[in-house]
Amino acid sequence: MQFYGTTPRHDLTYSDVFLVPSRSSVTSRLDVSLAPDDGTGATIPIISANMNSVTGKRLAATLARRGGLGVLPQDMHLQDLDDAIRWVKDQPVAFDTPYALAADETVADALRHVPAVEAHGIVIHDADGKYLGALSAGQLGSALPDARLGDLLHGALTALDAEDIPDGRAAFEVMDAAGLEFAPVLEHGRVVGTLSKRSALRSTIYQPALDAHGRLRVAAAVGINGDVASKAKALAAAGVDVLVIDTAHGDQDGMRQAIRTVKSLDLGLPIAAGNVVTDQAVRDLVEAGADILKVGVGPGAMCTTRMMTAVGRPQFSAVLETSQAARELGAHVWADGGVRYPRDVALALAAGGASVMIGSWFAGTIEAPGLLDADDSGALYKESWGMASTKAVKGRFERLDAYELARKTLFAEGISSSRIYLDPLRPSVEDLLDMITTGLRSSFTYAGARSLSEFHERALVGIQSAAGYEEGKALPVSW
Ligand SMILES: NC(=O)C1=CN([C@@H]2O[C@H](COP(=O)(O)OP(=O)(O)OC[C@H]3O[C@@H](n4cnc5c(N)ncnc54)[C@H](OP(=O)(O)O)[C@@H]3O)[C@@H](O)[C@H]2O)C=CC1
Ligand SMILES: Nc1nc2c(ncn2[C@@H]2O[C@H](COP(=O)(O)O)[C@@H](O)[C@H]2O)c(=O)[nH]1
Ligand SMILES: [K+]
Repeated sequence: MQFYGTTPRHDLTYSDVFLVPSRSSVTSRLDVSLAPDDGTGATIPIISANMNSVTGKRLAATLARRGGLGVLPQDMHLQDLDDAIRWVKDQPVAFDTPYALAADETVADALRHVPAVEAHGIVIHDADGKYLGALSAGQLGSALPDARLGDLLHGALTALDAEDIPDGRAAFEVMDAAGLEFAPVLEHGRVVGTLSKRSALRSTIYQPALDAHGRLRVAAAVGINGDVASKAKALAAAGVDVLVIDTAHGDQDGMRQAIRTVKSLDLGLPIAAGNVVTDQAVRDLVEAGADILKVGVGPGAMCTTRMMTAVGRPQFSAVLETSQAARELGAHVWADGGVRYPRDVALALAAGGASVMIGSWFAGTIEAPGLLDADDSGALYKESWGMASTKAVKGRFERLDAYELARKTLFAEGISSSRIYLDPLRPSVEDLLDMITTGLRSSFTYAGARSLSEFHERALVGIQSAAGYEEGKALPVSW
């Protein structure tokens, strides 16, 4: 990356900078590879944050199916983490994971999982788990909220046979011809997934992130306290693909020790560690054994660290400096936090990031953990909270005695409760991925880059005024 015009004397964040178009020989946005080179096996540079309100098993599986990577949070109990990793490994690669509900559940129950929008739906089973039928989310939207799902089965959808849809294009064409937006996929009468026309199309564009056994990849986080070695070994035994060692202040002795401990286990898994924002911290953590540095202190949407402590660093400069240091050492950077628009992802990659970690933006999606709620106007949202908030600290240390717990909660550096609204046009994390990756493909071609390494090399970054940033926004109404 090079600065256009002058090299700045102060730190910059994403809104301070823009990408300058360069001469390009890339003739199509589909000729671009977005694959990161950080050894994680991801095929798009998008990672979901290890936050309880962001990455659960369903979001992790959905992301991996499209080539990204979900990091399950360290606050989950070990048994739940083990279950979640094994569950992700069990999910279909070519089809979507069904929302399965029992026949005696109601329409209102189903609508807490899946909103009444096109391209989504549920499958219904009896008490023994036998498949009874499927309904589109649109059908749910027009039924009475207290109707039992089993009573709506007379209008159940046509199912697809897995044998009839050898690939995404065939599936799209079969569904298009049958006028289906959503359908269950059966194999010998058993549900093996669901499909929408949109997901059939996606499967022809994205490459899933798969392990050596052809199963979806997933990462998980550990903190720096407690028995780090046992936890890391247990996660590896469950089949985790990447280990993330995470604490607020990654540039501390406790972190270096935790990395050495995990490294010495020789689990054969990439180790990501953070969070840090300086080249010195990168050197120290790589020396301890980290392969990937998680970079960002204070940019997160749920994060109050900068206002509480004044500590942090504007994120664009943090990613730029740490990526340069990491590259010299053969390590990589994940740019973590502060991403609100596709442009921020492009700029994080231009600064040298191998991948970009997104938290709160993904919290407002169908696939994020937790059920959907509606506000007084009917707008749908999910609750989100920071991992250093009083709420998260209370959950993390629930087993401590009351005095120790009270001491820990004194140090909150995050928001305990916020509503993240679903974008009515993009309610699924996959809709957000489409938006981000199409933006990225276009950014790459504006820079004349066919790959992430070419983008790192060729990106030309200018510095803009607040008015320059404002000018870039679209105008929703006339002036
Ligand atoms: N990226 C960011 O800007 C930030 C992210 N977070 C996220 O919140 C989650 C919780 O992290 P964390 O609070 O580190 O909890 P952890 O449970 O991981 O423990 C932190 C450990 O580090 C010690 N420590 C020393 N200095 C600090 C410091 N300045 N801040 C926090 N701990 C310190 C703590 O000791 P003691 O309690 O005795 O001080 C404790 O032993 C993580 O997911 C983290 O990524 C949190 C803040 C900032
Ligand atoms: N200081 C805090 N940082 C937090 C907290 N919870 C999460 N985080 C960090 O934010 C990113 C995600 O950023 P986002 O802008 O995409 O939401 C996450 O990965 C953490 O590094 C918190 O309570 N305090
Ligand atoms: K912030």
